[in-house]
Amino acid sequence: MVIDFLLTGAGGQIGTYLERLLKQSGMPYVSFTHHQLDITDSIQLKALIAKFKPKCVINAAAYTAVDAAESDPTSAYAVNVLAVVNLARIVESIGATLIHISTDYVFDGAKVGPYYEVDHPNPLSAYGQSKLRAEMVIAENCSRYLVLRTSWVFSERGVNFVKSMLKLSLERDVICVVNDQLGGPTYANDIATTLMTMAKQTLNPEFDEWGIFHFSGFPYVNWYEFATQIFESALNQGVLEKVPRLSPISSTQYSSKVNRPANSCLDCSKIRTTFGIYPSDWKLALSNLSGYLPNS
Ligand SMILES: NC(=O)C1=CN([C@@H]2O[C@H](COP(=O)(O)OP(=O)(O)OC[C@H]3O[C@@H](n4cnc5c(N)ncnc54)[C@H](OP(=O)(O)O)[C@@H]3O)[C@@H](O)[C@H]2O)C=CC1
Ligand SMILES: Cc1cn([C@H]2C[C@H](O)[C@@H](COP(=O)(O)OP(=O)(O)O[C@H]3O[C@@H](C)C(=O)[C@@H](O)[C@H]3O)O2)c(=O)[nH]c1=O
Ligand SMILES: [Mg+2]
Repeated sequence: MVIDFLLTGAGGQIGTYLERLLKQSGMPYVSFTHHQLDITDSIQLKALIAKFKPKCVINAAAYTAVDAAESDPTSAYAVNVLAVVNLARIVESIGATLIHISTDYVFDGAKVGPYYEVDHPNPLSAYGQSKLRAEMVIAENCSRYLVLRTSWVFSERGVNFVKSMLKLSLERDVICVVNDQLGGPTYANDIATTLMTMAKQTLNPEFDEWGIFHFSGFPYVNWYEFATQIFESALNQGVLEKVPRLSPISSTQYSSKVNRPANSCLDCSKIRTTFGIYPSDWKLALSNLSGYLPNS
C-alpha cells in the first residue's frame, strides 16, 4: 500500500482540523489518534509506516502541558524528542518527508521585535527545550523536512487559553492575567490549513524549500489584551451571562514555576514568500465562542 500522508496525534487541537482537511482533500491518507498510536512505541510506529508507506508523515502528536513538563521533563522528552528521533529515522529510511510542528517557546523572548527563523533559539522551559531538541534531531536525520513553528494555539477542543478564560469566568468574578508576554494567538484550523498547503507541496517533485517556517495569528498581543478581546467577543455574542473583571499582572505575580518568553512574536515573511501563506486574523476565529464553553 502506498499513500500520500500519515498523520499522528489526530485527536489534538491541530490534529483534529488536519484530519478534517485531509478527509476533504480526497487524497489517500491514514491518521492515528494517541489512543490508536502511541508514537513512543517504536515498534508500532515502524510497523505502521512500513505498512502504509506514506510519502509524507505529519506529526501532530506532542506533550504540550507546559507546567507538567517542567516537573516531569522525562515524560515530555520521551514524546517530544525520543519518539521524534525514531520517527525521523524511519521516515528517512523509506525516502519519505516529515512535517513537524514546533513552538515560539524555543526562544527566550529577549529580542526586540519578531523572531526570524534564523534567530538563535534559547528555550526557558523544559517544554521549549524538548521542542528545540526535536527540531535539531529532525535536521540531523531527515534530508527533506518542514518544521512549522507556531504560537498560542487555541480551538474549541483540548486545553487552551480561550477555553481556560471562559471556564474561569463561570467560577470567578476577577481573573488576573499577565500583561508582559507578547505573541501571536493562532487558531488551530488556520494552522491545519497552512500545514495542508505545505503538505501538498511536499508531493511536488520540483519542491526544494525544506526547513523551518514561522506561522502565527495577528495582531501580536499580550495575554491580558487577548483575554480582554475574548470577553469583549463573548459579550457581543451573548454567550456569557456575566463577564469577569480582568486584572493585569506581571509574570512574577503569576503562580507558575515555568519561565515563559516576554516576546515570542514570530515573523511570518518566509512562509509568505515561499508558500504564499499570510498570518491569520485570530479575532475572526473568536466569532463563535459558544463552542468554547464547557460542555458545549
Ligand atoms: N498548543 C499550543 O499553544 C502550541 C502547540 N504547538 C505544537 O503543535 C503541536 C500540536 O499541538 P496541539 O494540537 O496544540 O496540542 P494537543 O495537546 O491538543 O495535541 C497533541 C496530541 O498529541 C497526543 N499525544 C500525546 N502524547 C502522545 C503519544 N505518546 N503518542 C501519540 N500521541 C500523543 C495528545 O493526546 P492526549 O491528549 O491523549 O495526550 C494530543 O491528542 C505540538 O507539536 C505542539 O508542541 C506549537 C505552538 C503552540
Ligand atoms: C489561565 C491563566 C493563564 N495566565 C497566563 C499564563 C501564561 O503566561 C499565559 C498563557 O497561559 P497558558 O496556560 O495557555 O500557557 P502555556 O500553556 O504556557 O501556553 C503555551 O503552550 C505551549 C504548548 C506553546 O507551545 C505556547 O505557544 C503557548 O501556547 O497566560 C494568566 O495570567 N492567568 C490565567 O488565569
Ligand atoms: Mg498550557
